[in-house]
Parts: sequence; structure tokens; C-alpha cells
Amino acid sequence: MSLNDVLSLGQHRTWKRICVSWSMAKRGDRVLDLCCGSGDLAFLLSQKVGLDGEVVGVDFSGQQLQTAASRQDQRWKACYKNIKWIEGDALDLPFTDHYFDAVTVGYGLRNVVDKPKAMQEILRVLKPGSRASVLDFNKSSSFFTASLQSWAIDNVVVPLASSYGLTEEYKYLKSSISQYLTGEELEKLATEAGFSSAKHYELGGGLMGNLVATR
Ligand SMILES: C/C(=C\Cc1cc(O)c2ccccc2c1O)CCC[C@H](C)CCC[C@H](C)CCCC(C)C
Ligand SMILES: C[S@@+](CC[C@H](N)C(=O)[O-])C[C@H]1O[C@@H](n2cnc3c(N)ncnc32)[C@H](O)[C@@H]1O
Repeated sequence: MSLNDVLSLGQHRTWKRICVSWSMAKRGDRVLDLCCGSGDLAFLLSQKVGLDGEVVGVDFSGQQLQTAASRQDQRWKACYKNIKWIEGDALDLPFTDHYFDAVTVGYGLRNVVDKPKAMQEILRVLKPGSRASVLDFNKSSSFFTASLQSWAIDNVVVPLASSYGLTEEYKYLKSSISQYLTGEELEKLATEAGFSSAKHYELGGGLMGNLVATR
């Protein structure tokens, strides 16, 4: 069982499935999992688009892509052959305009240094009428939810992460969430980048959030 399973009582898998579902990726599509890491969302997208579809996982960490590729080798589902891993930067995507039928970003936008540029790149590579689905922690406007999230990170996430030897990776969570954008600000970020519509939905009692933006 992974640390994220323990930390979120397995809920992170549900949140990721929701993110992929809301991207409206369907059989035969060509889709992008941006900031793919070890590929959790890419594998879910792979099952959605099937063997006649195509999944591209992009991350600027070669190490993460190596992990994703070895996970792909270890898995038996035939559809996973439709995934390719490309080292690249969310701020300068190596694809032509209108290339993808859907884009997902799982826990990546929060970490990107230039969020407007990233959203412009996502818009550029999406086909007209297609969707971006962006899952991340929610920077809640509710004092209670923000306090619960902060308490959980301090008292559950970081101590447990330490027992897995991942203190550093999770220690920055609180500050990164505090510097992130609220749901309303994410919607504005998307429409200002040029998306025709954008809606942010809270998940996990407001601890997480998913932005759905249509080009
Ligand atoms: C899978 C999740 C996050 C992905 C993720 C995000 C990061 O910022 C990382 C940083 C460094 C290494 C890895 C990651 C990473 O995988 C979300 C689930 C894990 C969360 C840390 C769990 C959050 C716990 C809630 C605050 C409380 C949950 C209570 C309830 C059970 C829903
Ligand atoms: C917390 S991980 C999430 C990984 C995966 N999407 C998931 O849901 O488990 C964030 C990932 O974003 C990547 N990343 C951060 N900034 C990036 C950028 N500008 N371009 C590409 N990848 C980036 C990191 O290398 C890391 O693998």
C-alpha cells in the first residue's frame, strides 16, 4: 500500500479517476498527462482511450519518467502499450497546436513556476472544444477546511511521510498550498488564458479540487 493510500485512506485513487473522467477522454483519443510523475493518471487515461488511442506522459523529471516506464513494463494490460513518456517542460510543450483531445494535470500545476504560461501552453495544444482537467490540493476559502487541511498535513501527512523516508517531499506541501490559487482564481486563470469556460469543483470535503476548463 502506497503512502498516498495510507494518507488519503485510498481516496487519492478516486480523485484521480474523477480527474480523468472529467477530461472527457474517450476511446481513440490522443491525450496528454502533463506533470505525469510516475504515471498514475496516464495509466487511467490509457484505459479510457484504448489501444487505438494514444497517451503522452510529460514530466521534466527524467527519474519520474523512468519510474513510469518501469511501471508500464510491469503491467499486463495490453492498452498500456499506448503510452509514451516524454521529458519536457509544461512551460514549453514540444507539440504542435491543437494536438490533443484532452489534457490532465494531477498535482502538477501547484508546482509550476509560471501558471499563466502553463495554462496558455495547455490551451495551445488542445483541440477546439476539448478539455483540460486539473486536480490538486484545494486552497480553501473556508477557515474550517483550511484549518483541517493544515492540521492533517502537520499531524498526519508529514509524520507518516517521515516514517516512509519522504519528509522533504511532503514538508513543502503546506507552503505550496498557501501559495497556490483558490478555485475562483483557477477559473480566472483559465478564462484569462483563453479557455471558453472553466469550473472548479471541490473534492474530499474541500481538501482537494479539480478544475475543468473547455477550450
Ligand atoms: C495523491 C496525492 C497527492 C499527489 C502528490 C502530491 C504532492 O505534492 C507530492 C509531493 C511529493 C511527493 C509526492 C507527492 C504526491 O504523490 C493526494 C493524496 C495524498 C495526500 C498527501 C493526502 C492528503 C491528506 C488530506 C490532507 C487528509 C485526507 C483526509 C481524508 C482521508 C480524505
Ligand atoms: C506531485 S507530482 C504529481 C505526479 C502525478 N501527476 C500524480 O498525480 O501522482 C508533480 C510532478 O510535476 C512535475 N513537474 C513540476 N513542474 C513541472 C514542469 N514545469 N514541467 C513538467 N513537469 C513538472 C514534477 O517533476 C513531478 O513529477
